[in-house]
Amino acid sequence: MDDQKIPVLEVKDIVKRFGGLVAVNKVSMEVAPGEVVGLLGDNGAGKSTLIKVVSGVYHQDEGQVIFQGKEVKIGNPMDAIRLGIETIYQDLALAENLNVYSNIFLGREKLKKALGLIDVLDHDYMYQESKKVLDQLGIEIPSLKNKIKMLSGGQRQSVAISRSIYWNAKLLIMDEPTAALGVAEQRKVLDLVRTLSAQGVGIIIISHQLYDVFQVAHRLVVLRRGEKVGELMVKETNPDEVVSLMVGAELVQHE
Ligand SMILES: Nc1ncnc2c1ncn2[C@@H]1O[C@H](COP(=O)(O)OP(=O)(O)OP(=O)(O)O)[C@@H](O)[C@H]1O
Repeated sequence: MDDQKIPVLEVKDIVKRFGGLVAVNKVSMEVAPGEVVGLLGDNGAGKSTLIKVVSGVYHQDEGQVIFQGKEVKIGNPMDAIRLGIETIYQDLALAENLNVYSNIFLGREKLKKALGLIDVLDHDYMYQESKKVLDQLGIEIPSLKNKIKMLSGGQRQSVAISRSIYWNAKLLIMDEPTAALGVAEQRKVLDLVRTLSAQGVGIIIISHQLYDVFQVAHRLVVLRRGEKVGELMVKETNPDEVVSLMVGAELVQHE
């Protein structure tokens, strides 16, 4: 079968309960390679819970997760990462005091033998590899030797995304990627989302900023009180319709 036709991710009838509360109730959705899906819903709708099931933070009570055509059991976040599911949370999980390339290799550092005996960090290799991935994604950062704390919010976001791509992410989940950024930086992050999509990465983007989601997403999945209440092609809808679905207002016009 043609790989491009197999969804990178499919979730089927996912249920997640916290005690008596049903946070996610029989939600199904899929993401194709290169597709950007906006996951929308008001506070408490179940967005974070659903992505935490996919990224291995929670285990679902019911339902299946299918990754690249095969059912998978994702027991913990490392399982998700091994499969190629990377989640970028708002805190980005970068080490402020380390430079850009050390962050790309954080926890997966490349070592080499010095004097044929001792393991030392292979700085040249990590620098060159990091440069390659940043170039591939069209990201401009003045020096990869700069510490993360010297970078802007958008640049940090780019480093976190580059790290995922370097380690072979097939599905990128972005939780509020533009929330803390200025306008110019938001635009760059959205450009980066488009670049990743063009390179075949499937993307789920959670954002309260509808305008941003409409800029980059192909399809929208709307949750309300744990249930999927809508699935819409961006080209065929508008923010008003989406907000109505999110808050549960009846649509005035039906055709
Ligand atoms: N660890 C938890 N324990 C108990 N209840 C939880 C837990 N996590 C989430 N919930 C509840 O599950 C429901 C869904 O929450 P969730 O965080 O998934 O919503 P959300 O759509 O991501 O909201 P927000 O946009 O505010 O982040 C809410 O009622 C929330 O209070």
